[in-house]
Amino acid sequence: MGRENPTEGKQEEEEDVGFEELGLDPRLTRALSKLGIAKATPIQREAIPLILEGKDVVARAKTGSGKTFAYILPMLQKLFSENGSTKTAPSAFVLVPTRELCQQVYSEALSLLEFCRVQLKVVQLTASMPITDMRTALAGPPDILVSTPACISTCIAKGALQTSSIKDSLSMLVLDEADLLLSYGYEDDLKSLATHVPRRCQCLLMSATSSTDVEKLKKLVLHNPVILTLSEMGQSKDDIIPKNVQQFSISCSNHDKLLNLLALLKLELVQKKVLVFVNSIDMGFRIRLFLEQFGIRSAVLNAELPQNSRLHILAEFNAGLFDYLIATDGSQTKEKEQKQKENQITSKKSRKKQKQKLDAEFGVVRGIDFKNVFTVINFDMPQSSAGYIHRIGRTGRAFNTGVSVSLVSPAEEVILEEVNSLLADGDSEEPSNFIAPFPLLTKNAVESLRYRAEVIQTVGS
Ligand SMILES: Nc1ncnc2c1ncn2[C@@H]1O[C@H](COP(=O)(O)OP(=O)(O)OP(=O)(O)O)[C@@H](O)[C@H]1O
Repeated sequence: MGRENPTEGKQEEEEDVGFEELGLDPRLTRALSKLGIAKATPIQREAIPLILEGKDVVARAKTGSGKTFAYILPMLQKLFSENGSTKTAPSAFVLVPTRELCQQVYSEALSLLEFCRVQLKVVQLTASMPITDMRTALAGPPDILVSTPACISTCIAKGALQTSSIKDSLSMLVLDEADLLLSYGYEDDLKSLATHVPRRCQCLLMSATSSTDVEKLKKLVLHNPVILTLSEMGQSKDDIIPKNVQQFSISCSNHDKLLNLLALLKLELVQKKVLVFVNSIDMGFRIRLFLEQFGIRSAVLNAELPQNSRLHILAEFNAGLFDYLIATDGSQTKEKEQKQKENQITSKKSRKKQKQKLDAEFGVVRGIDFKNVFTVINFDMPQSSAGYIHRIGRTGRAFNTGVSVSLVSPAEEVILEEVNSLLADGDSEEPSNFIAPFPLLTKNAVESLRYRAEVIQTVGS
């Protein structure tokens, strides 16, 4: 709540700023250079000094712009100098919408700490953990707790976290992917937590877009925040479009999509690693089986897989053990598929079983940092232009470049047009900001694979 102190409209200047210039502790700058990170991204340049000063900050910066380090680095620095001997709860909470993001933030914090050689304890908790494990993890207590809002509510309800301890100990609260937290159904959890957050606690809100949900959260937990909206983020559509992703499309029938995908991968017309997005879980499995017939090894990622499998697949993909990952973009289909499946199930018992199958804390598109993805393929077009932006944002992250290829059926041309008009409305006239026909895939190349692919499809179906 409280008066805003906006510094809106900052431009993304292409200047190189090293982390030491931002006032970061040499242990952290050393750790960053060991991780191969030398210069700060624009959001890091702006946010780190303000957070070190103790300001509440709302940081809106496009997907892949390095928001995680923008808050973790100053958070660690502050905790380096904290005397935690009397605290009875974690000093910092980082709240994210999904388990995958918990794991990601947790790993980034650990990777820095490993090189800093500082004894800070970071734990991650998700709602599926047994309460005894939660109690064990919170004993100590840790310095940083990375979790989802629902899990914090569970910890409080089951007595693993005392509200009086939160009031005494919490000095920093981060709401990451803030534009998603409410849509994941965490509003009540956050409202309830806000009543226990002490007035002196520094609150940070990180988000890729501005929305009414972000405004709600801002009012709920922040005090007189500095609002960083780099390059007029949130005011111009151009700001949310990843500029270093070259975007292409291929128009084809639904029937020919598998064939086109095969041609792209088999003829190596796109660079690895490749992330393929589909709208349904079944199609994800189908593509994997299809590619397998051609000796292309891939994995699927979707809300039906158990959490451990998902984390394992992500870890293996990030470690480079395979190059092709087929992800069902849960944000748009999760509810639809859940409803469809529920409709098919008549008995109460089986409905309960099915409900447990799709995981509410699952999210593939938003926030997940798939390492070294060069190409994003939309096998199915997403259902909105916002979904499109988030998908292609899985490549071209930080200072890297990437490519996206969308397979567009006649029925999906509407979405392609929507995305194109979004891109055309942006301020930038850079050619990379428009979707061009994919130049490398000739009709001959596709036809050369058709016979074999059709045999396999017939045999497979
Ligand atoms: N200064 C930097 N230089 C090079 N790479 C960086 C830098 N900062 C972060 N990265 C890397 O860039 C990638 C994207 O960062 P991060 O996940 O924090 O982006 P984000 O803004 O949170 O994106 P999203 O909104 O999609 O969650 C990560 O792999 C991270 O390690």
